[in-house]
Amino acid sequence: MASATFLSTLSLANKNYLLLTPTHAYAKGYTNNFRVSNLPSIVVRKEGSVRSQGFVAMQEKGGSTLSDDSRTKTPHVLTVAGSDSGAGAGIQADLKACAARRVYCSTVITALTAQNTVGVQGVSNVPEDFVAQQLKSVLSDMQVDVVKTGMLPSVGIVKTLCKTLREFPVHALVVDPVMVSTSGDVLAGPSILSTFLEELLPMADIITPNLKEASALLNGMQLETVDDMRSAARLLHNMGPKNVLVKGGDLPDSSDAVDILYNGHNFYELHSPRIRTRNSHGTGCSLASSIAAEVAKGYPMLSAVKVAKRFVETALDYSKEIDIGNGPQGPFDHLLRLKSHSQACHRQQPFDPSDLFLYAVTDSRMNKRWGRSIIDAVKAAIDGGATIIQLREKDAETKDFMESAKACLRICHLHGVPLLINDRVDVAIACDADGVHVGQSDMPARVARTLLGPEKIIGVSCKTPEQAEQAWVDGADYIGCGGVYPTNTKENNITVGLNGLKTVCMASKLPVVAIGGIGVSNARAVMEICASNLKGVAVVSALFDRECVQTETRKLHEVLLGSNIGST
Ligand SMILES: Nc1ncnc2c1ncn2[C@@H]1O[C@H](COP(=O)(O)OP(=O)(O)O)[C@@H](O)[C@H]1O
Ligand SMILES: Cc1ncc(COP(=O)(O)O)c(N)n1
Ligand SMILES: [Mg+2]
Repeated sequence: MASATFLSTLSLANKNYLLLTPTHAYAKGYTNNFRVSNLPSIVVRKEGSVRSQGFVAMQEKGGSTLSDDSRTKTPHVLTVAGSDSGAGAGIQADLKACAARRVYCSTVITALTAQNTVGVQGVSNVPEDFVAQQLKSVLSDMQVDVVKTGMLPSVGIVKTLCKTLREFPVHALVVDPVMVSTSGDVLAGPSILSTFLEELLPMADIITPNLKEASALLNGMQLETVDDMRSAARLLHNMGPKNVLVKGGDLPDSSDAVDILYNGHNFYELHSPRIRTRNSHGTGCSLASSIAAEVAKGYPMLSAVKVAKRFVETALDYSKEIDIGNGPQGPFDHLLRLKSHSQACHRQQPFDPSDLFLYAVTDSRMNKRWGRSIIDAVKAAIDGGATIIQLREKDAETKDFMESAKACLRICHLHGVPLLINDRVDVAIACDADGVHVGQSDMPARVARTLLGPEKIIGVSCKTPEQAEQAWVDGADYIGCGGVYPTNTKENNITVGLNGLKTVCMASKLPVVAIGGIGVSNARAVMEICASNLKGVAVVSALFDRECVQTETRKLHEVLLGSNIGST
C-alpha cells in the first residue's frame, strides 16, 4: 500500500544515513526481522529527535550499525473489530490468535456485543469519532505492520477506517467481512455493503469471506460447491482486493474443511480434515488474525494462509472436549493450554520438597542386566515407597525413551508421584513430564525454565555453593548434591563427601536431595548431617542394581522413616 520515499538524509559520526518513516522502511523490506537477505540492517534510535519524530534511521549500504542501542522490529497487527463478551470471537479471538502466533496485537474496538455460546443478545456501536480517535492513537505512535478488520457495524465506521488508512498507510490490510455471526445474528447490515465494496475491498491485500458473506457481497449468489467458491473468488477479486480467500467451513456435506485462495493468477484449494466439534465459534476471526500475523512476520500471502489454516485446524482439534457455556457453539483454545488442566490424570499440585524423600533414579544398563523393563522398574520402585522418579536413560533411542516415559508418567500419576526426565528437556516437553533434572554440563536451568514454563519442576546437580547459588538464580526448584560417596554409576565423578553436602545445604535456600553411593547402610548417616533443607536421598544402584527393586526400596524407605529428615 505504501510507496517508499526517503524523507531526508542525516549525518551522524561522519556517515550519511537515510531517514524513512517506519512504514516506508517496511514497504521497502528494510527490516531486520523480515526475510529479506542482503539488505542493510535497520537501526531504530531509542532516544533523541530521530526516534521521537517517528523516523527509522537506516544505514547506507554496508558499514557497522548506527549505534549499540539497536532495536529489532516487533511484528505488529492492529485489529479493528467488535468485542465479544464470551471471548470466543471478535477482538478477544484476535488477541489470542496473535499471542499464539507470537505477534503483538493492538485493538480498535468498533462495537460491544453482549454475546455467549447461545448467540448475540445485544450490540452497542462505538461512536465513529471515537473509533477514529482509537485508530489515530495507535497508528500515529506504534509501527503497525498489518491492519486486520472484523466487525465494522456502520457506514461511518467503514469510511473512517478507509480515511485513516490513507493517512497512515500500513504494509498490508486483511479484511474479514464479518456480517452475520454463526448463531445467525446480524453484526453488520446490508447498508454497509456499497461502502465496503467501493472503498474497503480495493484497499485490501486479502479478504476472507465465509460462504454467507461471499454470497452477500455478490448480490445473493448461491454457493454450495467448491466450484461455486472458485467462481465467487474470481468475481470478488474483480472488485479490487489482491487476494480472495473464500472459506468453506460451512460447506455442506464436505468431509474436509476446504478454502479457496485466488490471487488473480492461480487458484489454491486448501484442505484440512474437518474437525467434529461444537467449539468452532471464532474460527473466522482467528483465521484472519493468524493470516495478518504471518504477513506481519514477513511471510508471503500463500504461506501465511497455509500456516493460519493449519493453526486453526490444530487448535480446533485440541479443543474438542473443552466445555464452556451451554449454547450450540463454544469457543476454542488458541493457546493449547486449557485442556491439560482439566484432564483428570494431570498432576495439579505444585512442587512439594518433601517429594524428594525417596528419590529413585532409573538406569537403563541396570535394567537390562536384570532383564526388566523401565516400566517394571518404575512400578516396583513406587510400590516400594519411592516418592519421586527420575528417568535417566542414557542409552535409549529417543523414540523408545519417549514411549516408555509416557507409560511411566501414567503410572506415576496414578500414584501421585512426580516424574522427572534426566537431561532431555525435549523428551520432558514431548511427554508432558513433571520436570527435568539437569547437570552442570547439560542445558542451563534458566533455558530449561524458559522452555518448560513456570510450573514444571527443575532440579540441578551441584557440588559447590557457587553452583547452588546459580541454580537459585536460574529458577531451579531443588538441588541434587553429590556424589556423597564413591559410586560406579557415574564415571569420573568427584566425591564431595558429607562435608561437601553440608556446605552446599548451608549455602542454599533450595531444598536438597543427596546423591551418590547412598543405600540402606549409609542413608541414615547422610540424613544425620542435620540440614533443614536436606529433604531426602536419591538412589540408583541400591534400588535398581538388585534383584528385587520393590524389596530394596521398601528397606530404604524404612531407614529413611527412622531418620530425622528436614526436621531441624
Ligand atoms: N470443523 C472444522 N474443522 C477444520 N477446519 C474448520 C472447521 N470449521 C471451520 N474451519 C476452518 O476455519 C476457517 C474459518 O472458516 P469458517 O468457519 O467458514 O469462517 P467463519 O468463522 O467466518 O464462518 C476456515 O479455514 C475453515 O476451513
Ligand atoms: C464481535 C464479533 N465479531 C465477529 C464474530 C463472528 O464470529 P463467528 O462467525 O464465529 O460467530 C462474532 N460472532 N462477534
Ligand atoms: Mg465459522
